[in-house]
Amino acid sequence: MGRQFFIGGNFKMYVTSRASITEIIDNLNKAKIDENAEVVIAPPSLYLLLAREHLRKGIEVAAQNVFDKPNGAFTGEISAQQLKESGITWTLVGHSERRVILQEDDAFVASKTKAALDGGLGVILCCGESLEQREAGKTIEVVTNQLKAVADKVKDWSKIVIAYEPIWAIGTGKVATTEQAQEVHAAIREWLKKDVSSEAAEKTRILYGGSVTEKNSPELAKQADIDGFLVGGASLKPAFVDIINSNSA
Ligand SMILES: O=C(CO)COP(=O)(O)O
Repeated sequence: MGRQFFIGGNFKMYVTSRASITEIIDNLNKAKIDENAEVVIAPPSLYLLLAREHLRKGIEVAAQNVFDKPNGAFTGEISAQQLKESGITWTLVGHSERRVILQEDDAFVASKTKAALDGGLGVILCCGESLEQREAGKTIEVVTNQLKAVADKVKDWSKIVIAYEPIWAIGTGKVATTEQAQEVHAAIREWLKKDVSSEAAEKTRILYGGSVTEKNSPELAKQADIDGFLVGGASLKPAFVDIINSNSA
């Protein structure tokens, strides 16, 4: 029943021990997960292998970041090839914490997306506006410009999942209203149709991220253009399973 829902858990740098990541994984391994839910977790890079080795089949592992070159003298970076070879099948790209704190610009995000896809990974491509940009009425413009930078370099969007994450809603407890989220998701779909292809508009999953919890997820999941969630803080808690299953709630 229902459409295929996609739920990502972004553990950010919250998890600080093998014991705590193991506890989260054990919890997911014994959870009853809706058959229409595709689940991907993104632990800190130090725990990617531990997660891949202990997680049950059917739940995929994502890196939180990837570099845009396949190999070479790039201290501290990890390539798509290295991830793929280690059983890591997805990566986040363009998270606002990297755009803002690490100053990654649209061109670099686009270059990483291309490198990740070329290296055989699926990409959870994050976009979203700041509070100032929203208040200035620039939300759709900002978000589509972020995506356009990728579309200039990447034609095949079949392995891209878009995550709309308004910066003002991340980690703040201020979730976007269902109307606010649906409006931007619909605009993203419209943009996909115009600038990428009708097929991409039809098939690309568009996730919402920003203070998603098991309490607000069922309402958000009902919106026509919300195809899943990218969950931060709440993905570390047992109730993450309720969020995963919220499309069938
Ligand atoms: O940034 C996010 C997921 O990538 C959202 O984080 P929170 O769910 O903690 O607000």
